[in-house]
Amino acid sequence: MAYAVARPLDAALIPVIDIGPLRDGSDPGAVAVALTKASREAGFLYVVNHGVDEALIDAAREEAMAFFRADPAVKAEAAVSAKHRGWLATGGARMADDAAPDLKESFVWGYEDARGQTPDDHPLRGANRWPASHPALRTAAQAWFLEAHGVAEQLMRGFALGLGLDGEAFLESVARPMSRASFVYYPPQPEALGAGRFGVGPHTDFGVLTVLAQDGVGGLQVQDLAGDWVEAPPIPGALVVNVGDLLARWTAGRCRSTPHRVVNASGRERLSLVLAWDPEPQTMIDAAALLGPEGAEAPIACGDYLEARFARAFAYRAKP
Ligand SMILES: O=C(O)CCC(=O)C(=O)O
Ligand SMILES: [Fe+2]
Repeated sequence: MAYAVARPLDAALIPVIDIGPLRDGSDPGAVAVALTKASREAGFLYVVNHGVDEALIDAAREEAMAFFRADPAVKAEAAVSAKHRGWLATGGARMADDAAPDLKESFVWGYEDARGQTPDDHPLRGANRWPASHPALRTAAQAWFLEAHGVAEQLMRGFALGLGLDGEAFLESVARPMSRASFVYYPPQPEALGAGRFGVGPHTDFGVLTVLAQDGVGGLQVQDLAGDWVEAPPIPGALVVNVGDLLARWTAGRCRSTPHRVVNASGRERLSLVLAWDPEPQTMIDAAALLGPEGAEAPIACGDYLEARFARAFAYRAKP
């Protein structure tokens, strides 16, 4: 028995992009070109000069780790709600209908407005489930959400510019976004489980754009165009960004949503901070309206699309 393997990182495949000139407006065009190239090829990139304070990331990691290390009975206080908020134990997610369940645990929360209110207008969003036993988790989680969300929106401007669109083309209905975030915990994975078990099994992300802060452990693997797996190890100070299925659909395939997976072969715990960016649920994902008819799939509301995908991936949501 052995772990699923991948070849070492290929910097030409997964580039490191400095988004400083996009953030400060000094050269958004050059960043847009680099983002467009990366999104067309690997669908994965690293971003540096993203502006997210490393101390904020460390604080979020620390609080998340304390939560995941707590007794399952304590974590169960925040057990996932019907609106997909809260703690999912190991085995709660399955990335393909015939796949073994993921080994990860996760804690998921969604957008809250400045008064701490969460929209409750869709099957996939409602009150967040903050664990009373870990009060500091909420502050750290919300700080990560806000910062990573800002990075995602900057990147959406860059992708729009790179496609020859107005910079705000993807940001027209984002006041109360479907975006959600998660802390994802990967226990050390015993080698004896073999090459068919994963922290998170091969999958593409459902939403528009994902922003990820890995820790130093490694284990993320990305599939290249030939179908081979490539490591996407942590790079200090960089966030990992990847195109999700909804951005691929919104751009009629000009951006590529790339399969990826996690193998935690380190013998240590691994923790990721994830932000999944999406616009408001009623936003029509309509490539033809944006870019013309070539390759465009039928328009679909963002919220409807996510609901259908979630129903398949999470056992607790399965319809009897
Ligand atoms: O933890 C990682 O590196 C990847 C997580 C991931 O793919 C996901 O949450 O969708
Ligand atoms: Fe993913």
